Amino acid sequence: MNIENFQESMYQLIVETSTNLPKDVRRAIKAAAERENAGTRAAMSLDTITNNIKMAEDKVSPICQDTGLPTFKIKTPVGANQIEMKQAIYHAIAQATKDGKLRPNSVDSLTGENSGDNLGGGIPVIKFAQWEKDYLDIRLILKGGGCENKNIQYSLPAELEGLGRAGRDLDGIRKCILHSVYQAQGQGCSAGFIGVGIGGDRSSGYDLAKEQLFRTVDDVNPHPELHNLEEYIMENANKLGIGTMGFGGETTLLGCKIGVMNRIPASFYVSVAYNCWAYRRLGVAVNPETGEIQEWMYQDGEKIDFAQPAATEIAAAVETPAEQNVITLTAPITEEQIRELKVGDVVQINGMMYTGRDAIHKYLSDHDAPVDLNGQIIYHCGPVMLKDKEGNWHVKAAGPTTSIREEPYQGDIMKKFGIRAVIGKGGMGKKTLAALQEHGGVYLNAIGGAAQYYADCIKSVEGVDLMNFGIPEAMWHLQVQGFTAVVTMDAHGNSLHEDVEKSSFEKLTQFADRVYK
Ligand SMILES: O=C(O)C[C@H](O)C(=O)O
Ligand code: SF4
Repeated sequence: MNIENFQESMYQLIVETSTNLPKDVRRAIKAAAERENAGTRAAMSLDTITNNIKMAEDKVSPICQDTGLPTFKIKTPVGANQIEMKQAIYHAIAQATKDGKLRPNSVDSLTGENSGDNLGGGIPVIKFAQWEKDYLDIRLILKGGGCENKNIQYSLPAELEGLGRAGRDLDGIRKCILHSVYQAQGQGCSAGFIGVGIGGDRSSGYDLAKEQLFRTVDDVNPHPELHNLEEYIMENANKLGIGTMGFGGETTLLGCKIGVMNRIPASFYVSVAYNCWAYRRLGVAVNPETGEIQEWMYQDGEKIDFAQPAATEIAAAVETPAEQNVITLTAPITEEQIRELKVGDVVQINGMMYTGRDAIHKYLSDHDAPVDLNGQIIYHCGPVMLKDKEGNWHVKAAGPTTSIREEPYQGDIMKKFGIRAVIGKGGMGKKTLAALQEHGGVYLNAIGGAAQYYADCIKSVEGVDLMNFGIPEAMWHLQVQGFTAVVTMDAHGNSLHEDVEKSSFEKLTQFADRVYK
């Protein structure tokens, strides 16, 4: 094999997967956008998402800042040298990271140290299998952490909240899958795609679930019963009303693929792999002699460009100032200003904000802040950053991360430092809501995955602290312009997330009755 060519082919696969959503995924997102009524929060969010997809493609920059855990699945003709292929993939991953196409995402689980090049400690995951064909089939998925955290595995029989007993039969499986969509709420950047694995053990069940994510969104399950179940789930999960980002709406699920394998008598697992709308998976057929790409996969059918009128029409409807109450915020923000905001308000931020995610929240709970945070805004974000030759930092991708992980710290930190607003996605819990009310704070929801859209709002990087935590976890000082987000938790005890969770739970209970005999 010509290994230089192979490395270049892998580089292309990585960059394309990170920056250009496949055609089948685009079609599913377009269909979702068409189902929402213009002017709703769901339509506005989908508009941001489709704009972001277009921007990422045009700039050849990451669709979402979270590279996830890059996973390659490779089928090789008998005799192919797996060792040299692995090395070439490692080089291609390191190069793509250096070029700002991937975020350095490989973190030592014990020390917390970021390797900086996406390598080390078992990362990336590369799985080989042999087959009888004469070419290499190489697929890559970049599945982010927020949606990965919403994967769930059921062991049947089980008692499911809202649905009652799920037994060891097709109807029990049906209940598990509906429940999996409900429990994800908006935290995995809905609308999402699910892969379901029935049977196996705890690890092979999840493998089977993830394998389903390599199917094409519009394929037809050859197994008639599973085909029927997939259709049932698509129709009914979308009645839960969780909607884009958990803001409520018509589309909660964009795809459902179910696979089955045998189990052993004592075990009955249903494993669900949840993937966000930023469903970055591609594949290539590679010539085993030349190392060159012969064909790209998932590229059949119509390509939705998202520069088309559908998206811009919605934008026009949403951006009509008369219809929307848009409030401009610039830090330092006063308590009075914050107490005027209420759930549903759209805010536009100009001026400074500071990133802070997992490591920073833990750090701030028992240290002083490196900067004065009084009246300031914290952005739950781990960006992709590149340093130029002059030593200046540039933001390459910067969408929000899942906020609920900061729940144990958030309220206390806001009070301790006088922080007035936090931006993230997926919402936060009761402890934070109480703190917002007591202290005078708001939670602002940004659109998860819209990393190019928000990177564009960041006009300069003014500084950085705590770089020892690594690029995604450091505290970046960002100057922004027109950074738009929605108030989803206010200082009056209101939470849109709580409301959507309650209403979707009521809807879930309507599916408790047996459907499959
Ligand atoms: O790590 C991130 O930047 C985001 C993560 O994928 C998340 O959804 O929380
Ligand atoms: S931020 Fe959202 S879109 Fe990005 S990887 Fe996480 S779950 Fe997916």
